[in-house]
Amino acid sequence: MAKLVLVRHGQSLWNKKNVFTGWVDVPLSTVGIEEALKAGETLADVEFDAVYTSVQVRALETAMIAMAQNKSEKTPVVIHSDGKMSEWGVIYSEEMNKNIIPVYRDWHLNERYYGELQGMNKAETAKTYGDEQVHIWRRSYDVPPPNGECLQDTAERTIPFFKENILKQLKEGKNVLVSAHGNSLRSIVMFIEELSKEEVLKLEIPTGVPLLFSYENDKLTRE
Ligand SMILES: O=C(O)[C@@H](CO)OP(=O)(O)O
Repeated sequence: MAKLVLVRHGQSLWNKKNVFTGWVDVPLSTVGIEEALKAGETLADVEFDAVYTSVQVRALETAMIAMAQNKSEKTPVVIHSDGKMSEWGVIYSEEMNKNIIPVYRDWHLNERYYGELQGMNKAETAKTYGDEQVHIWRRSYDVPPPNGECLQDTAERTIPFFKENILKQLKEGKNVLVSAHGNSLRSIVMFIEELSKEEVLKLEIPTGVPLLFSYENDKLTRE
């Protein structure tokens, strides 16, 4: 039985300031680093075969901090796809491969692009546009924020990527860690758990808390 762990990055400096972040590349706050350390402790006994992250530093930091505590003591090595997934593969000698865990970094797992809301304070935006409108922009499936992606747009890049890469590894019996973002992970959980547009409105993924799934008979089940 293969394992899939999804973890949202620890608190970032802009999560702390309550600012829409999206594709702005903001690092972890001190609290975020502590959350990543804790996630790593929780996952210390899981023998991962591969790690996937977005290209954003908060997700990469979280993955690296967590993996540094893994009892396998393998070295996580970042592998950049340059947009060409076919170029990914075994690039080290067999001997080295035993001691490393590949960390695949790809933009398809990036946070939802928040368009014109990026850099704006969430509470102030709610004062200007109303709580309801801001909740729709933040959590609905198919209403995009101004010039940004709605969750459906995000899902159109995350789900094919998930199927072609992560699910493929799970089918081969590999254990996979995915370190990504609130909304990119919401779209993946929506797919795994077959949530409706209404159900996804209520789906919140907290920072730094690993979600564990087992993969058996072509099915992912949350533990
Ligand atoms: O600002 C963002 O990019 C996201 C994640 O932090 O915010 P929200 O939870 O409002 O979708």
